[in-house]
This record gives sequence, structure tokens and C-alpha cells, in this order.
Amino acid sequence: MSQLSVSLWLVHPGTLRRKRYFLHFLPFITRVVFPKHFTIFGYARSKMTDAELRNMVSKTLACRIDKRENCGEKIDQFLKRCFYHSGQYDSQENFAELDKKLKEQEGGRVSNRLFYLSIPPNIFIDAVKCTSSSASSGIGWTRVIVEKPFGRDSDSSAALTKALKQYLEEDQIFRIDHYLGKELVENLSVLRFSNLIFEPLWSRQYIRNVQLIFSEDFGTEGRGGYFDNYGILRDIMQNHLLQILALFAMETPVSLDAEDIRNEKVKVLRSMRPLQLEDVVVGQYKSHTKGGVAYPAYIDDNTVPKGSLTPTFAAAALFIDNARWDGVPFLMKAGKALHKKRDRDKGAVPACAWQLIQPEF
Ligand SMILES: NC(=O)C1=CN([C@@H]2O[C@H](COP(=O)(O)OP(=O)(O)OC[C@H]3O[C@@H](n4cnc5c(N)ncnc54)[C@H](OP(=O)(O)O)[C@@H]3O)[C@@H](O)[C@H]2O)C=CC1
Ligand SMILES: O=C1O[C@H](COP(=O)(O)O)[C@@H](O)[C@H](O)[C@H]1O
Repeated sequence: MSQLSVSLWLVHPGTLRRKRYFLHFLPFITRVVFPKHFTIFGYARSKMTDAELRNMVSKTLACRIDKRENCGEKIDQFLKRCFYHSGQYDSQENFAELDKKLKEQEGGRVSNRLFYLSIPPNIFIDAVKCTSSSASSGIGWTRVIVEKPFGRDSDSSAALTKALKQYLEEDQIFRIDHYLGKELVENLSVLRFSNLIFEPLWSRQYIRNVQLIFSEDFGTEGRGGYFDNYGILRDIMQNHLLQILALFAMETPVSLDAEDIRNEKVKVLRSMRPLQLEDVVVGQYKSHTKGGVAYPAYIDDNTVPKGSLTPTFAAAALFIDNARWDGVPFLMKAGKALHKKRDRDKGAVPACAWQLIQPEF
């Protein structure tokens, strides 16, 4: 049986270049573990040719393995599987053109299509509608990955789910938070649950506070179209940092199944005290000069609306009212255009002799 898996990315060329997404594919590329007919399509409004996309992707890939493994050759083969189509997110016609190009690659084989919506959430629905009616797979499955933030609040999140379900079944929708795939975050559960030594120490008895810190040394850099609608609280705190907090604070799950882990996280979230205004500070970065280089303010970014008050920095103290964490503040800080790049949970600052991680503040 021949099967073609098509992975389709709705991704902005600029983000692609900056974020080096494709670097994560390198181990798969060099070990040739992709399905035989795997194809990647970029889709966005920006104009670009296949050759330009390939050139951009190639700059994010670097061979760091033994030359005998023909890394360069494998990258070249991979690049030939990358294509680009320019179109609007709400145009059935443009998605039908995309469908035509996908079919050319699929050559009538059984084919699955995975759509990765790396686009601002306010255009998810348009894109899903067009995907579903004009570009879903005729003879395989069609799945959609949506990025956080999933709405702006509970109501908009519920509305988004309702709208997505007009076009997709729940098991076709994958809501992702890429932080959960980070090594540090994955290691947190392993560290905690596979070392018996930690269990008796992992509580209010030995931990004075927990610090979750996200610090980037660059600003929005052209991402104002997305960022200004959400701000740092919805971009980072409500999802990435809250997920880490829940993993850090949850009780041992019944098993490592996603559902069991989710159940424990939910218990943590339900035990959290509503955040008080006096426990939060917000700010926005201004321009400054360092080492003779001038760095722009948030509102100097052309993609940010004039006079925007959207926070790019926030710090908050959160409390979990349960037996394990009663009285222990979970301190969250997140900011763009700060002095250092760091995205780590700072573990716990111990109350006395025991030191899990040396405090840096
Ligand atoms: N950037 C990152 O580091 C990460 C981002 N994400 C998530 O990815 C999603 C997008 O973020 P990001 O890529 O940074 O955002 P961008 O602002 O870079 O937006 C991505 C692309 O979407 C299109 N776009 C932007 N604004 C609009 C608009 N108002 N209407 C229609 N199209 C628009 C543009 O492409 P074009 O004009 O070509 O159509 C743009 O380049 C978000 O959900 C974010 O949470 C998740 C993890 C990391
Ligand atoms: O989701 C997001 O994450 C990135 C940071 O992710 P990283 O994996 O590059 O560290 C952040 O820059 C962006 O604002 C946010 O949308």
C-alpha cells in the first residue's frame, strides 16, 4: 500500500526564518524517517516561490553530524519536498488551488493531510473553513493543529471550539502548546517522579516559593499583528507558564497517559486562588541604547498600533490553595525585550538547607 502524508504549514516566512522551525526536523531528515511521499507546503498571503522557500529553509538547517551520513544530500532531498502557495486565509478559491497542487504531489495515492495553523487565532476559523471545504483529503485523514492562545477568555475559547466543530470532529483538532515539548519541561516530570528523594521535599514544608520565568532579549520584531491583540499575559503566562506551573505542582498521576496527566493538572488549576489585581504588575518596553546600539520601543514596531498600551512584561504572584502548596507563592514573570534570554522554570527557592536550584535573583 502506498501512502502519502502531506504536512501543510500555514506559516509566515519571517517567523520561519527567525524561529528555525525546520531545525527540529533535522534528526528525521538525516535518519530518513519521514514517510516516502512526505511533502510540506507553506501557505500564507505573502508572495514567495518554491525556490525562495527552500532557500529560506536551507538557511535554518545545518549539518552537525558525521559527513559519512550524507547529511547535505539528505537535506537536499528534503528541500525538494517543500513547496509554497500564496493565498488568502478566507478564500475558497485559493484553497482549491492549493488542493490542486497537493493532488499533483499525491498522485492518487491514499493521502493524509495535517494542517498546522501557525497564524493569529482570529483567522483560525476562516482558515479551517476553507481547509475543510476546499482542501481536505479525499482518501485519507485530515487533521488540524492549532496554536495557543486558544481565544482571549473562556467565552471566546468556547466560541472558538464551537466554530471549529462546525467544520471538524474533535479528534481532528490538536491544540498544542509547544512548551510542553521542550526538554526542560519534559525533564521536569521525569526529575520529579523518577527520583524518590524529591517526593517528600516537594511541598510547602521545604519550598518557600517557586519562580517561573520567561525572558526574551528581543521584542516583537514585526509580530505586532498577532501580539498586540493578546499581550504577554495571553501569549505566555496563561498557556506556557501555567502549563509548567501545573506540571510542577500536580500530584502523581495515575499513569503517564495524557488523560491522567490532564486530570491532575486540572485539580491544580481548580485549587488556584483567583488572581488579585494587587498581585500583578505590567509594563511595556521602551527604546534604549546599549553598547552604542539603539533598540526600538514596542510602539516603534510598524506592526504595532500607534499608542498601544498592550503589556509586554508582567509579573504575578499566584497561590494554590491545597494541602501541598498552601501559602507558597508561585511567582510568574514574563517579558519581551529584556536583558537576557531565559525560559526556564526556576524551580524552587528552598526555605533552609536543601537547594534544588541555586537562586539567581
Ligand atoms: N512566533 C513564535 O515564536 C511562536 C508563535 N506561536 C503561535 O503562532 C501563532 C502565530 O504567531 P506568529 O507567527 O508569531 O505571528 P505573526 O504575527 O508573525 O503572524 C503570522 C502570519 O500570519 C499572517 N497574519 C498576521 N496578522 C494577520 C492578520 N491580522 N490577518 C491575517 N493574517 C495575518 C501573516 O502572514 P501573511 O501576511 O503572509 O499572510 C503573518 O506573518 C500564534 O498563535 C502564536 O501563539 C507559537 C509558538 C511560537
Ligand atoms: O508561543 C510563543 O513562544 C515564543 C517563544 O518560544 P521559543 O520556543 O522560541 O522559546 C515567543 O517568542 C512568542 O511570543 C510566543 O507566541
